[in-house]
Amino acid sequence: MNTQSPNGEFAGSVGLVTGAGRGIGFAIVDELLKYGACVSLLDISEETGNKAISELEIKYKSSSSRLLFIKCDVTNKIEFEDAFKKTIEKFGKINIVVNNAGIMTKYITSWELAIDLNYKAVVHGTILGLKYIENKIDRNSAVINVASIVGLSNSILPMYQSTKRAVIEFTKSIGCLFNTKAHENNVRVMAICPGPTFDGLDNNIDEKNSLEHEIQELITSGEETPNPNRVIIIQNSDYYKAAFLHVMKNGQSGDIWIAENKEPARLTHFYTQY
Ligand SMILES: NC(=O)C1=CN([C@@H]2O[C@H](COP(=O)(O)OP(=O)(O)OC[C@H]3O[C@@H](n4cnc5c(N)ncnc54)[C@H](O)[C@@H]3O)[C@@H](O)[C@H]2O)C=CC1
Ligand SMILES: CCCCC/C=C\C=C\C(=O)C/C=C\C/C=C\CCCC(=O)O
Repeated sequence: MNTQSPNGEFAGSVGLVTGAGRGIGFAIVDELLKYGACVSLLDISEETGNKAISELEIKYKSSSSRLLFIKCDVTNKIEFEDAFKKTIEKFGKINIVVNNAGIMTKYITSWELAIDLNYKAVVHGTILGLKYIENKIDRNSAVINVASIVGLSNSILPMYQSTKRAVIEFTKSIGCLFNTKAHENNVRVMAICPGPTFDGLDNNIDEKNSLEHEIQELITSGEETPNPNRVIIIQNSDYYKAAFLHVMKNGQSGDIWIAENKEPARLTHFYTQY
């Protein structure tokens, strides 16, 4: 049975990934499996989750013993904590939590869902991570919160931007040295801010160009003095995978990383400006 990858950097690790049925969440699960971890995929959609599981079972041949799908709405606090318990029941522990599930909303559409899913569920997932991850120094243990470059910029998406900015501020603060010392917490809490990341667009150049154009407009509309050199390129989730791996290996608690424009992950630096 193929339960270990050849080099297995994550062999012995157990990951729990939210919104894992497709997109960035699915890519993270793929990466964790590739390097030997056991993984729980949480998704609100049973159909999406089952499709993901089938695809991964084919790719990793008989790796079903390393995979668990849990239908879970992460905005439901009881369901979310149950998913942690089910994961520990199956795999014995959890040491990597990826709070990825989120929705992109324009203007103020679905504003309450944006707060509940993009922010409150990430806070809850972090609290559960700190509760259930064994509190010892282990470079493979971490809570990773998926934010967005929009959370760092002056875009014009009131709900999406503010919830992502909130995730960034929460992660910086809960992961900072003061809090990790005060609360004797050895688990790293970090965030990664992806730029636009979509699979399957390389063969659909018109759609890709039109999305890039729309995004470029968003960027310039949000800036008082737009930076003429700011260009956003749509990347595929392989670039996010590389960033995830880099952050897992090199990241420090409280770090906020950027993964955009097909570039290697880079650390964000914050300066006090008032
Ligand atoms: N795709 C992109 O360009 C970027 C995405 N992000 C962030 O990355 C994360 C993932 O984005 P995508 O891969 O694009 O998302 P997606 O929309 O492709 O997939 C999201 C998954 O989450 C699931 N989901 C939705 N609500 C849920 C809930 N209440 N509980 C559990 N699962 C739920 C969906 O069923 C779906 O399978 C989000 O937080 C998004 O804001 C950030 C920057 C760029
Ligand atoms: C305009 C519609 C974009 C649809 C994209 C769907 C989901 C995207 C989620 C993101 O988090 C997208 C990330 C970045 C692109 C959007 C704006 C970039 C603004 C960045 C800047 O001001 O520098």
